[in-house]
Amino acid sequence: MIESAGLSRAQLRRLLRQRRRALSISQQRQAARRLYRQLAQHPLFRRSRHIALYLPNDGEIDPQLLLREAQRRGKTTYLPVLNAWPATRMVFQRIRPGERLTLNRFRIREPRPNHARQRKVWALSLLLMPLVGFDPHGGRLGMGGGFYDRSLAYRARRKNCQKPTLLGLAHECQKVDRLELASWDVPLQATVTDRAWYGEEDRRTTAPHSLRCQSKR
Ligand SMILES: Nc1nc2c(c(=O)[nH]1)N(C=O)[C@@H](CNc1ccc(C(=O)N[C@@H](CCC(=O)O)C(=O)O)cc1)CN2
Ligand SMILES: Nc1ncnc2c1ncn2[C@@H]1O[C@H](COP(=O)(O)OP(=O)(O)OP(=O)(O)O)[C@@H](O)[C@H]1O
Repeated sequence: MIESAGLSRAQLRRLLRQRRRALSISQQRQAARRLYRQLAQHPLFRRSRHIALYLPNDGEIDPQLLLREAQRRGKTTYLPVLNAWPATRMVFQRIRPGERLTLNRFRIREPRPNHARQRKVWALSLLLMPLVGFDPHGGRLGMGGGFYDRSLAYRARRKNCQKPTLLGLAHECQKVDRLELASWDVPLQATVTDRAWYGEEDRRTTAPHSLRCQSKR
């Protein structure tokens, strides 16, 4: 585990990104299979109808086995898409098996923007988020663009809104002892790695999903 004391967020990000990029193809494959086993039969995954994932980039743990399994089970699946304007916005768009993808400005594959296929983030059931780093208490470090933070900012205004369930995905080697929460950081319900669960997933599996978020814009 990395000790964060004395390191800036930028330094931590660099170190953690190097670590995940250093994993070999076979280590990545094994991590992806283990992640799949951690989640595929979990009630949070089984009960969710609208699931957003990501396509792996920069050594991120690969959730594509879960993507295909969700599609096989008839769930609706979504990927993040970066808006051309305003350029700081990220939206979630439905993705179907075999759909053609393009490269966004960071050279990450994403569906061609199509407004009719986009869904408000609070109408998703489960959001699986790519992490650069995490701590065992719900803290996370992303790529630094603030895309996830901004798309989740509604949570601070609507405390009752529990949708979607936020799960971070990472390699075990991305664990940090402690990450300071910035004022805009939205804590994760749990982080799942190839080795373990970190967080409070059990509490949320028994609580009914709040529907309050669906009625308002
Ligand atoms: N797989 C995946 N998809 C995702 C994200 C992600 O983290 N992972 N995002 C989550 O936010 C969004 C993209 N956010 C990103 C933010 C910064 C950089 C990045 O690499 N920055 C470069 C500088 C690149 C440049 O300016 O040309 C760098 O830090 O070196 C990439 C993606 C949307 N899609
Ligand atoms: N709700 C918000 N409204 C406006 N700007 C925000 C908001 N949340 C984050 N930001 C901006 O985004 C930038 C990146 O934030 P941070 O370093 O926490 O990124 P991150 O959490 O690693 O990235 P991401 O959210 O994309 O995974 C910050 O400089 C911050 O100013």
